[in-house]
Amino acid sequence: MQIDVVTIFPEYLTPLRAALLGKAIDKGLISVGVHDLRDWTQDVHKAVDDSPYGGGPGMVMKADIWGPALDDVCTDETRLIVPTPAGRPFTQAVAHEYANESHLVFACGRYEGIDQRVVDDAARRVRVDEVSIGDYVLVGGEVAVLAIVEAVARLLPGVLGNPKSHAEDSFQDGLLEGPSYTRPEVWRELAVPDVLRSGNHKLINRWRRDQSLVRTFERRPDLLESLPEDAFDKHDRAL
Ligand SMILES: COc1ccc2nc(C(=O)O)sc2c1
Repeated sequence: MQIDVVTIFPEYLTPLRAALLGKAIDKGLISVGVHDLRDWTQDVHKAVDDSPYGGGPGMVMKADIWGPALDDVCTDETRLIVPTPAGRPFTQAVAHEYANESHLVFACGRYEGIDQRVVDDAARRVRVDEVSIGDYVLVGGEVAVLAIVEAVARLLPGVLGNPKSHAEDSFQDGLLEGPSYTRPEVWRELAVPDVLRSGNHKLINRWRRDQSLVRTFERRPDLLESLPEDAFDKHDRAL
């Protein structure tokens, strides 16, 4: 998978080359290009923004800078992703969609965002997604890109050491993951639940499912409501 990021803060994307993602890049599973938007400016001040039509606070990023940048970076295969507070929610399901793509390009907005005509024009040639990573507002798209790239890259074959890790992911079965424990058996008078030391894997799996259902009910009841009826067995319903 080829990932390209266009930003006015290239240094913000340095973490993409660390740890898990760094290994994936070293293995050739992912190649990452980070591009400084100012490389497409023509003026001595390298201006990338201007005042908003209609007035209002802040500045808007210029279409006549973003357009040529995306013309150069995007290909016919590109899925262009524009993080924005006004975007559709980025979810685990969307991460799986993106993991099947060959070329992701991220356009990182700053200030009050990017002139809408950039997205409208790009959509004439490539698939464009405006997405948000949560119901809060960041200062720019770079942090969202780091989150999205990590969520996507870990799904790629060969990136995670143990491919079975995905099966226990939160959201993988539509539920939140339950609690995890490791040695020591007792820590500050807090003991590991006995069932996890029983060796009875049928009981352990049942306990873990129960913990996941209870945690989801308590913290994210909306996730339960969105699951189909057949997602729950009779034991689940008895909880
Ligand atoms: C101006 O660019 C921005 C600003 C805030 C912001 N917040 C996001 C979010 O997903 O919460 S993406 C994003 C992009």
